[in-house]
Amino acid sequence: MKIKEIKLHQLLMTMKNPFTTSFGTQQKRFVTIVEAIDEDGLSGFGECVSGEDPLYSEEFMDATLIALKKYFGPLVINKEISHPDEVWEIYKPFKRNNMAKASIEGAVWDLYAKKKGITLAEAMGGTKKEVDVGVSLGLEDTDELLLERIGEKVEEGYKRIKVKIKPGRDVEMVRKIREVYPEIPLMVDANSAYTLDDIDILKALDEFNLMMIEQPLMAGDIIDHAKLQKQIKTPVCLDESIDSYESAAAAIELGSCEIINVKVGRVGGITQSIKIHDLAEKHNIPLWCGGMLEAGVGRLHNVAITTLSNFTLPGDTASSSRYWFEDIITPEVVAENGVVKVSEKPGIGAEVDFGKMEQYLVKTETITEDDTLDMIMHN
Ligand SMILES: O=C(O)CCC(=O)C1=CC=C[C@@H](O)[C@@H]1C(=O)O
Ligand SMILES: [Mg+2]
Repeated sequence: MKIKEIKLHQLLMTMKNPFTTSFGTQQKRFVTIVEAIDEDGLSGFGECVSGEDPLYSEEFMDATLIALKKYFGPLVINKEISHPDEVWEIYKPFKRNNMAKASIEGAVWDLYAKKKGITLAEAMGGTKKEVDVGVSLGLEDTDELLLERIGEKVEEGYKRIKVKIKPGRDVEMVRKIREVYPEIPLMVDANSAYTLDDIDILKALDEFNLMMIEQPLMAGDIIDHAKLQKQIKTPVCLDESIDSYESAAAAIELGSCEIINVKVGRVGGITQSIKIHDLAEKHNIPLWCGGMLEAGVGRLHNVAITTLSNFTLPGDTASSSRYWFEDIITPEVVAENGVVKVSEKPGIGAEVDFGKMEQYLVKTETITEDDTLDMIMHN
């Protein structure tokens, strides 16, 4: 296949509720939907998951858009691509910018699956027909409010509850949750808010039978996480520290975690996610698919990757309606009793609904063959 044109549909969406982590609160989400159009006029879709500001990782949407227009779009236009794995090879000399790379690569995977008449899940080698999902809850102003939110989600049947923690909102907050819900599958995510100086707090969390503690220490770190894992019973799950196949391999070798949260955008795309999947499976490290507050396109990509065999823990792929008054796909993603059925339609398995998207659209920019690679260095 040959990509002739790439459209960057830039949306400004507002979530139903604000989402608070240890690094901040957000309700608005800048979402870029990447549409890759081939020589037959067929479209594949990807979603860019960069944050608005470089707080979760170094990537942010303004910079990502420049990277897409200047490098990653022109690099694939008019190239003969026989399999989406080739996109990673094309991008290889260009360092990081993983979420930018993954958004175009994801669109190429969708296009590839649609051209073959298979589902995106099948194109990746996934076999599950349905996937288990959990829900990620932000910090609330009071523990009572958080308990209310948890109650709603338990009632809706989500298979695990993840709550955000930060210094001052940790041990006692989790104790209160456990008093009310002693048995629910519960985990915490610190988004890098602690250091090894906080070892007593992290050890104290062992008492609550948590499924895991996600990214307690600095983003990128694997050394201190390895030291931590030796001192606590709760499995450490790495999120921000796993930004490549190589970092996953190093973390597994050092014993820095017992679980990995795979976010396709964070690791540079589907090809890299599958490589990490296969490695983790070999080492008995279970995976789950983390969310980035995606709109429908990214959500469906997440459902597809979760069909791979070693995604054995419930992911963040909650219902569209958990985030949005109206999602941009038809039909929306619906979790019933914590289970999402994988669509049998080709590609991502739902229509990108341009009518619905219109209400959020800020602008669409098109990359064509007239946009050549804009580089100072050449080789
Ligand atoms: O529901 C989701 O999409 C997951 C939400 C979530 O936990 C996160 C979204 C975006 C950045 C982070 O705060 C984060 C995470 O750390 O997993
Ligand atoms: Mg996380």
